[in-house]
Amino acid sequence: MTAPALVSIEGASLVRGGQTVLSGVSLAVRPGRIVTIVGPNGAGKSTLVKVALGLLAPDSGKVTRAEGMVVGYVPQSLNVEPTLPLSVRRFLSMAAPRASRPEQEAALERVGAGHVLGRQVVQLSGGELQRVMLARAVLRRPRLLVLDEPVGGVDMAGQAEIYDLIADFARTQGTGVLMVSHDLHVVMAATDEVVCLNRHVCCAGHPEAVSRHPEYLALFGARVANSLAVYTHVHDHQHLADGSVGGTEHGHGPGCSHHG
Ligand SMILES: Nc1ncnc2c1ncn2[C@@H]1O[C@H](COP(=O)(O)OP(=O)(O)OP(=O)(O)O)[C@@H](O)[C@H]1O
Repeated sequence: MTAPALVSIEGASLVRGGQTVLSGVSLAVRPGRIVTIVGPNGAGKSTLVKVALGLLAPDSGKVTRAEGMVVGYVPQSLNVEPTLPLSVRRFLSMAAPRASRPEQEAALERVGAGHVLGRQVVQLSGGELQRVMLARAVLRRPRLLVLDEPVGGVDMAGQAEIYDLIADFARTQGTGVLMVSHDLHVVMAATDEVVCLNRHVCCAGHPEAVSRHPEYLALFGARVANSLAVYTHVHDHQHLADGSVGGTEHGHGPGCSHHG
């Protein structure tokens, strides 16, 4: 039986400044599942995240969240008043007052930012701040983790590390994850479901199926999409010298549309 959704959005539409930002958008995040929203700039990704969080109400459609659910949210950016003294320790305590200092230290260690606990938030680099914001969200022990471009400003090696951490969190804690990302290469591998958004849902489903969908190809270009298909393909068959394929048995995901 499928677990009930932590958050579910059904047919949400939203108009802002005379333009349709979201049109009939639906998605659901279940415990332990990672749903990733991809789409070009201005596609409505951040808006959709805010609708999921209840920060914005859609003009029509329905949003349902599990009752009393703790949510950890990592916004796309954070505006810290430069004159306001705010240490990382205090910043973490504000979101998770019950977390002890060793817990704070452990959370920062896990995201590769163990060295910044005593620093001021305004002194952090972009990548360090992203890591601290992830630690802060995780310290709340959320049932749902919502991440708007969680690796913005993080270096390449750090990006894979952070996605691994997010996936580990979903698998071991049963946390549902809703995230926005432009990092299609990495995300495809660490995602259960992709929602390709361009104000409406162009296509959605298993990453491999989405990467082959005509609307996805039209949005992101065949070159990028093909490299993703290769990246995510479980290549456990052999190409024989005569050009034929041997040992073609391999696992198919639920949305996998090819055969053989
Ligand atoms: N309050 C508002 N008034 C007018 N337009 C708005 C408002 N909020 C959002 N928009 C418009 O809605 C569109 C979607 O914005 P949103 O920030 O959700 O996109 P996004 O997919 O997250 O973009 P990016 O990848 O650039 O972060 C944009 O064109 C934006 O200008």
